[in-house]
Amino acid sequence: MEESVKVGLLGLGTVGTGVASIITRHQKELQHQVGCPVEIKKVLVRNKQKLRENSFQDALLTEDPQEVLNDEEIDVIVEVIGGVEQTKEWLLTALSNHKHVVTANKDLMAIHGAELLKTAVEYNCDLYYEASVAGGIPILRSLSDGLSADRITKIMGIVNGTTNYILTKMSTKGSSYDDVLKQAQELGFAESDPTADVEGLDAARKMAILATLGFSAPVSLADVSVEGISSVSDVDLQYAERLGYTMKLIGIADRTKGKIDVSVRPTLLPNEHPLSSVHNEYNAVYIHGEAVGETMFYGPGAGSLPTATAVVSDLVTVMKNMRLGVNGKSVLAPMNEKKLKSADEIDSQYFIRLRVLDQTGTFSAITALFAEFDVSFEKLLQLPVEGEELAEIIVVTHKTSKKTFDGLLERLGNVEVVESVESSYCVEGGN
Ligand SMILES: NC(=O)C1=CN([C@@H]2O[C@H](COP(=O)(O)OP(=O)(O)OC[C@H]3O[C@@H](n4cnc5c(N)ncnc54)[C@H](OP(=O)(O)O)[C@@H]3O)[C@@H](O)[C@H]2O)C=CC1
Ligand SMILES: N[C@@H](CC=O)C(=O)O
Ligand code: NA
Repeated sequence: MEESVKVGLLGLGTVGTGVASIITRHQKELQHQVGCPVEIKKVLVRNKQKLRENSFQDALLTEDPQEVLNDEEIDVIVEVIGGVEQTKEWLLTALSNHKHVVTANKDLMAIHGAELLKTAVEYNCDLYYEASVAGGIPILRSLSDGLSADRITKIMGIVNGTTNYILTKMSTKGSSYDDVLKQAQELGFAESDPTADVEGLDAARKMAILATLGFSAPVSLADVSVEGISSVSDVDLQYAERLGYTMKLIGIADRTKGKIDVSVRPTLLPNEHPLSSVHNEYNAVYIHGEAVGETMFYGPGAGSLPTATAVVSDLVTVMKNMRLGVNGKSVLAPMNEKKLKSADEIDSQYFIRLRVLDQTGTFSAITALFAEFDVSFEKLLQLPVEGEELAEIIVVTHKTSKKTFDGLLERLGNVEVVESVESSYCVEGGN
């Protein structure tokens, strides 16, 4: 039998445990595809003494990164530790030691992806990162292989499992935000610090990676406008439902006439939109290409085994490349210059909830301001606020530019009859 391919595993947490499990349990299938056994040679952890649910051969564990990175027998480093700067240094060391790298780390790839990919090419090494976006959905492969002949114009997705889980449970079960977040952490979807999940940063990192690949332009995290779900209230979810919408944290990367806009924000989608029926920790990515039209990819975006499937599939690709002698040949530098849209080039419909004085003239003051900004209503709802001389007005606008809407919102806050602008969201996926 051919000599085994040896893997150095960095991390044995939620994803690392899944990787070890798949390599062990699917050994026969892996061998069939790559023609030799796959063996985990060393595993870097923070604490060797930690009690592990799925006990792993203790002899393989180490707390010293150099023991893994400088082991001459190791062919491939699988990084499922997380973190950015320290991890980047470790992966640069691995590449300079001629080891291929597979990573699930979107934080790292969204910030230092270009440098790491360039280094990989320099050393004739592979660097794959399928698990970093939408966990088990083979979305990076779909962009770089399956849709490579097309020109992508729009990528729209639910790419964070934790927030989708939270919004689903809050909408369907009326659960509290804090309780559901705790559940998402226990189930292993949330990051160790879930701030990045709930504040939209995790999704923004994934959207930067998707936009870079989809538009072949160097889109960085700083180019993505981000808003999370921590201020989404039960009241907004109830109004959304009443008006026939579902609230989702949506990432949108859009390219029109060569100009790009990438954003992540809580968004209302019509209930019949395909992304509205993506529930719990599931992810989905909708892609529009000039030639192919609409495609949609659906699957588990987080969790141990789904994410590990993407990691081990990347490992299989590396091993196939090793057999063919083509490692380090698949990375393409972006071909397009990055040109970002300005606020008057970004269009959307909007939902606004206002608290207003419940008196004559309120409505005309508000409609006059909308008319001044040339923003028209698609839907309108007015309800009294119990026990107070106030009413709530909910408006869904027709499409307008971000610049116009921001201007309108600012002026609305200063109208005398408006007590407060309670919330506003983009509405996408309408006609
Ligand atoms: N969880 C998920 O569903 C998904 C996660 N990812 C990404 O995968 C990566 C791993 O995530 P996950 O498995 O959830 O993370 P965990 O926190 O569950 O596991 C991290 C592992 O790395 C080890 N580790 C962390 N820091 C160090 C260090 N400084 N030195 C040595 N070992 C260290 C830990 O050791 P010890 O066991 O001793 O504590 C642990 O085994 C992250 O980049 C994450 O964003 C991507 C997609 C989905
Ligand atoms: N915390 C992330 C894990 C996968 O990337 C999520 O919730 O999607
Ligand atoms: Na993926």
